[in-house]
Amino acid sequence: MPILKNIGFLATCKEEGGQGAIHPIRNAAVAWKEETIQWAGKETNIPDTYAEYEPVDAGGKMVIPGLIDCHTHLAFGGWRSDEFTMRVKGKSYLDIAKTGGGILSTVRGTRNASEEELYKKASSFLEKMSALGVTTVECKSGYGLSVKEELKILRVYRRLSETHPMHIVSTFLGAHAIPPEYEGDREGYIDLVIEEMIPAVSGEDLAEFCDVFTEESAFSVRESRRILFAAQVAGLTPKIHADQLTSCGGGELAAELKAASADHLEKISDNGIEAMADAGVVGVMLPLASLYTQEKPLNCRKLVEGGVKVAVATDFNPGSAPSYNLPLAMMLSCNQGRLTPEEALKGATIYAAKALNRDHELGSIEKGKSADFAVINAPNPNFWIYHFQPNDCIMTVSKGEVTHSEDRK
Ligand SMILES: N=CN[C@@H](CCC(=O)O)C(=O)O
Ligand SMILES: [Zn+2]
Repeated sequence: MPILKNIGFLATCKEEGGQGAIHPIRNAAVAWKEETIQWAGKETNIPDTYAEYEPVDAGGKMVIPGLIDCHTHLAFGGWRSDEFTMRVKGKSYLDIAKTGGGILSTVRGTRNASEEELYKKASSFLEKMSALGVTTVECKSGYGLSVKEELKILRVYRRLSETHPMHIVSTFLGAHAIPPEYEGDREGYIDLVIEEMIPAVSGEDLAEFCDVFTEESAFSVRESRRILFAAQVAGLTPKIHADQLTSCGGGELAAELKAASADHLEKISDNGIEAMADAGVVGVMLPLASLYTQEKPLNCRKLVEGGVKVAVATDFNPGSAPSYNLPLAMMLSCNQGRLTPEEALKGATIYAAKALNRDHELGSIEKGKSADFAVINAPNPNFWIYHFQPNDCIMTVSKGEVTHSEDRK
């Protein structure tokens, strides 16, 4: 059984105390047995029980809970680098979608890929995410848009969760776009989602959450409510891509349905913020998406001051956010979203766990929680995020196993 010693700064990230309270312990140690944390505290106070534990030296560095990326579209076929150039030259995300690009382009690429190809590609992303200190990844479907293809993507996630020492949380996103074969028959597609996809997904227990892209150009509030209500009845918890491009009431709907999270929120209304705060819905900032689509970023301060807990995620996908770098998203959530580094850290740990209804087992360094942490080559969160470097993660421990380790003198 290992004990990590010589930790200069342990950011425990316990939930209480608000967005910026990371509850640090200086000169700390953490002991774990198999997948579970046994003890965390000051090194001078290590109980005798852990005297026989095998010491691992943290080199005086910072230790944080394993990072949680609570919003990704991890499995997809192809890429969309052509759209990147088009957007740089002034075409909007919606203009590109209207001419057959955007989500539907990735639907073609994903339908053309085998389950094995999707598995291998997604698996290589997970390895690189793990090297950045990430130990939990939420993964959405939504590039299949037929019963067979949506199940194919969700089965990739199931296999990843069985083969990788990371926590994989699956979300069904059949209502991401209307597929070409249902053009002109949106009611028909929504019926397919409700009557065939949701029962199939819940029947095979392939997802915990159901997400909808609630947007003028995607699914209306009325349509989203219908879909999410059916999902709730089938045992899936709602999540919403809300108020990204237009203020259309996605935040309010998330509150009404007691969704686990409402994500994006660049155009959230004041009423939406109030409703989310009252209902305890976590707001998820996705700064890479606003950066790549050249949209005004979400001002997280308004949410924090309005009583909403804010999580930070990458939104990793081949179109609007083609990077899985969660520390980069955290840095942007500070520079563009006005979170402090400590607030961003809480947003990528315990509040991200909350957005996945996993805060009882993930997201903080406390006795009884999953042994997930990252050793970071920085003295504290402020210096880490301020002096942003390609990768400051020296070691990642996920479910008690070392999944990444790098010798740095
Ligand atoms: N907004 C909708 N869905 C994704 C984008 C997916 C894509 O562009 O392929 C998002 O979260 O940004
Ligand atoms: Zn997304």
